[in-house]
Amino acid sequence: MPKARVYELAKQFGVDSKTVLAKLKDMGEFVKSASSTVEAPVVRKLTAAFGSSQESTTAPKAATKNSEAASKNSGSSKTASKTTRAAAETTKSETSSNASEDAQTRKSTKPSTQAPSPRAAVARAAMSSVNPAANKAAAEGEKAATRKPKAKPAKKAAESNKSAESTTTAAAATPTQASHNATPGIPKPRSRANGTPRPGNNPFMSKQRMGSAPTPGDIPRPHPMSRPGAKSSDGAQGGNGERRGRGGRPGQEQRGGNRSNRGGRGGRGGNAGASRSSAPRPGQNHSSNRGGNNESRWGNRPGANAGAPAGNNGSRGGNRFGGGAPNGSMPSNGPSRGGRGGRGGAAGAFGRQGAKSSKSRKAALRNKRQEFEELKAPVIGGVRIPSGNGQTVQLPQGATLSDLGEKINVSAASLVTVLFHLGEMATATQSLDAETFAVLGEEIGWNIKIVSAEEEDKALLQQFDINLDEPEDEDKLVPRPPVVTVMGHVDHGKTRLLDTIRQTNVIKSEAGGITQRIGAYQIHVTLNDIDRRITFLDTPGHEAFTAMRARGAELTDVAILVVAADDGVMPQTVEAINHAQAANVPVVVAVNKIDVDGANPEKVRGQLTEFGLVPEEYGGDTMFVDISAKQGTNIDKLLEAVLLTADATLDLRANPEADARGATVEARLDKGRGSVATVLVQQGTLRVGDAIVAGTSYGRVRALLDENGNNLKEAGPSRPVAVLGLTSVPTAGDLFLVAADDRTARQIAEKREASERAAQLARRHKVVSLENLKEQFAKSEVDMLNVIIKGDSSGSVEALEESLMKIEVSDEVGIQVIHRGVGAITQNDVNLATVDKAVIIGFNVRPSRQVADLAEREGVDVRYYSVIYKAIEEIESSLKGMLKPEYEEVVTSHSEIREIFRSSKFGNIAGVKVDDGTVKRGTKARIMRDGVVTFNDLEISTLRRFKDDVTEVTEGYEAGINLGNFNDIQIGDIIETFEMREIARS
Ligand SMILES: Nc1nc2c(ncn2[C@@H]2O[C@H](COP(=O)(O)OP(=O)(O)OP(=O)(O)O)[C@@H](O)[C@H]2O)c(=O)[nH]1
Repeated sequence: MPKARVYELAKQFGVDSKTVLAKLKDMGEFVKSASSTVEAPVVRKLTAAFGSSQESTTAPKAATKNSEAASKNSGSSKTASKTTRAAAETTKSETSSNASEDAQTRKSTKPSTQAPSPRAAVARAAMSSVNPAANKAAAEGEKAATRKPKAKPAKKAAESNKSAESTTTAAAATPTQASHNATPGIPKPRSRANGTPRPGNNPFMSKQRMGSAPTPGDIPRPHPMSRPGAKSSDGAQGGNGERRGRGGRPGQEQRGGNRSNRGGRGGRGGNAGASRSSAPRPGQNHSSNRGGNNESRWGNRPGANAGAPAGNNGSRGGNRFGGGAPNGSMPSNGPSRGGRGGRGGAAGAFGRQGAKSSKSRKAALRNKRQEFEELKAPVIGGVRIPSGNGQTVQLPQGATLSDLGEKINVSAASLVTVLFHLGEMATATQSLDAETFAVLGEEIGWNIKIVSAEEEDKALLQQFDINLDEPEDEDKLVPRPPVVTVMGHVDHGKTRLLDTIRQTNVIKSEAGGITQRIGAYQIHVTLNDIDRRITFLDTPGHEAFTAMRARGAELTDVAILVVAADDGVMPQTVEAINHAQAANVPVVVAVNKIDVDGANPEKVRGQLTEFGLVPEEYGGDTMFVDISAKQGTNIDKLLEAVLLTADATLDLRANPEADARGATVEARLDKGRGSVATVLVQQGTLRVGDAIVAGTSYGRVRALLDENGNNLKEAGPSRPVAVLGLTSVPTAGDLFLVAADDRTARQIAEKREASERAAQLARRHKVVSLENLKEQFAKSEVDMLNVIIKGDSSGSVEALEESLMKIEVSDEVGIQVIHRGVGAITQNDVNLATVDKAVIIGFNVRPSRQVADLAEREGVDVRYYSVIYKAIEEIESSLKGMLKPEYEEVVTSHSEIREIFRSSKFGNIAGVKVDDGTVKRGTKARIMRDGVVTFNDLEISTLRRFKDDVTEVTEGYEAGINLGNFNDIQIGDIIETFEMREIARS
């Protein structure tokens, strides 16, 4: 067992390590540092040296504290629980955690009379250092000592056998006791001569002694009882008594043990105080009697200490059982809680008694407690539930009745019954929505609060010391480029404008042009001879804008509203204005297509005035620029207007020195590079090597690429950059941040994933309402079309999801996207679809053969699309019950490319082996790479077996396939052939 370390001893003595080191030096002991260990004899010496000096100074404070604790219920509950925890901590580890510090401090400031003096602690320490046994007991004892010096120690001692660490926390046996109780072979702590207040005051002390009956001989570990006894010397007679009783060894001890158990309860009763005595349960009465008996016989038991301490215990109990529910002790339940607290102590007795590990006993005890409480509780729907007092209990999204039960200490089964009584049916492990919890909470007297995803995430990040709300350091803020989104009505020229801006930039930029689309790009503009930059989000349309916002990614600083001068304000123009205004984003109007005949820019100005966009020339504050995206007219003016608007209305500054944060603009899976996520840095500087987490993806930045494909070492505020190195593909709009290290990043991602899963479950399972149960069942097959979307990029998945959600069919029928993701259709997707009776939509992706087989076996409907509107059309029709396709696509073969032959005459010829089906010349084909449809709309132009042209090749044979002009094939690609077959109309 561990030896005591200097700093631990220092804590026990209530002095600093230096003082102890100095003392050791004085004593002629050579000790190097505060973390050096000290041998038991030296500990004893130290104890002798410090013990006496401490005691006198600390006593008064403690007394005050104690009485305070006793007088305030809630206050005491806090104190008590804290202490309890502290004690527990101490038991667990001998490290200098705050908790143990707390405990130590308290210990050192105990009430003078009975309070264990610091010496007691020291004695304990001494003892324990010699004598490993006393862990728990010790710890517990300590707790007890702190709160109520007497009883607890005893209890704890009883439990003590388990522990191991004891050095610092050993039960607070006063020297005397220790000496008395010490089992043979255990070096005795110094004698009580110090005048430590002791249990001796306790009229029942002798009994306690009795408790300390010799433990079976030479077992070199301190008797748990003895420990307690020791502790009790701290003034917790009861404690001693009890312990002893328990400690009681075999024979009579056994009985003692029982007693103490009872006592334990009695204690509880005691704690519970009056309430207990009035408890309707025989057991209860019993226990109170016992309490009496106990007292006389066993001294103050933990419970016995009850009185004021009961408050403490009670609160502790509340805390313990309240399971973290705020306001642990409820007035109405107060007594019973108190009881619990007492019981907490009593648990020691129980634990000890059987010599069995205390877990099962604790559980049994808990059940009994619950039973008891429920007896007193109001009856709802046939079950008794202890009613809350309107306290708030927080649950995460997707929480279940079980979760609630744990928090408010009520059995989940009872909650199920109550909910049933309220007309809702749910199982204990079924996720419920906020509304259901609200109704339930009202019924049982709790204010059940479902914490929003953002709040939950913030709290989660706070666990990792990341505070999203931390105010920026003003001094470090530097200007950053504005981030611009282009919005407007269909066909008004958004894409063309973005292209033109990009091209203009190609000419102007030294980098040599934008070579790849990463979802965002940055351009240079010279304004007043100063080189300025603007970041464009390359996804036009307000849908993209709102999708981002929905995820909390407020990326856009300025919106360019494109309005075609020949068409004027149209519905989506208005929508775009609304979105921009809702997000408080200033708007610059690009009146486009001024080159077209009949263009009427003035009309557009007039129309927009009605929507609050008043042109500057009309005295408003919105800049209008007449442009032609097609001809490149006034593009520079438009860009200037963006900068001027940003300068005039926004304070665009960010701290480049902070840890990088921002949002994911787009993400996809790249064959060679894995996950490629374009992120926009909003604050700080993102660097290669940073550990980052984006939504539920995490990883270490392997490379940063700009829109020109150049490698960057870092990316500052407003810089869009493609990030390589994430282990999975994040979702567009996911916020990203740099974590302290890889592990933190992974943990954040994993925790998010877990809560997302829970939230998803919550969304999926709808509680059935009894009122219209029948109807719901009747139509349960058709009331909701569950959909799983898998696509080749997060953008396409999002677009598809959004479009699907917009389909309106009727009140009875709806669509629910239960899962979405980027990449091939996996076994998991099929499993999910099986469970939830969902249809899988593969957008430019395919399952592997095994997965396709599984889907077929399970009867899962998997549909493949490469054009969004097709998917929408088909699903809409199917929802309307009008889907009667005349043709359906039938896959006829899969062949893997094993070799590529280059022919100057025919181009590339794929040397394949037909894996399944039959390849026929002339059939339609597509290329799949890594489960993703990479090329569609191809045709088997020539088909050969060796040198011969053939019309078909069947499964298992090799063949040479030529796809006409298409040559972009790779080894490992799968050529899938398919035919459109007419199907019978139903
Ligand atoms: N004459 C003329 N035609 C333009 C101009 N800008 C765009 N167009 C044309 O208008 C049509 C629609 O332009 P897009 O850029 O695709 O419009 P959009 O707003 O992106 O359309 P959606 O993506 O469908 O929302 C295309 O044929 C463009 O060539 C312009 O300034 N002058």
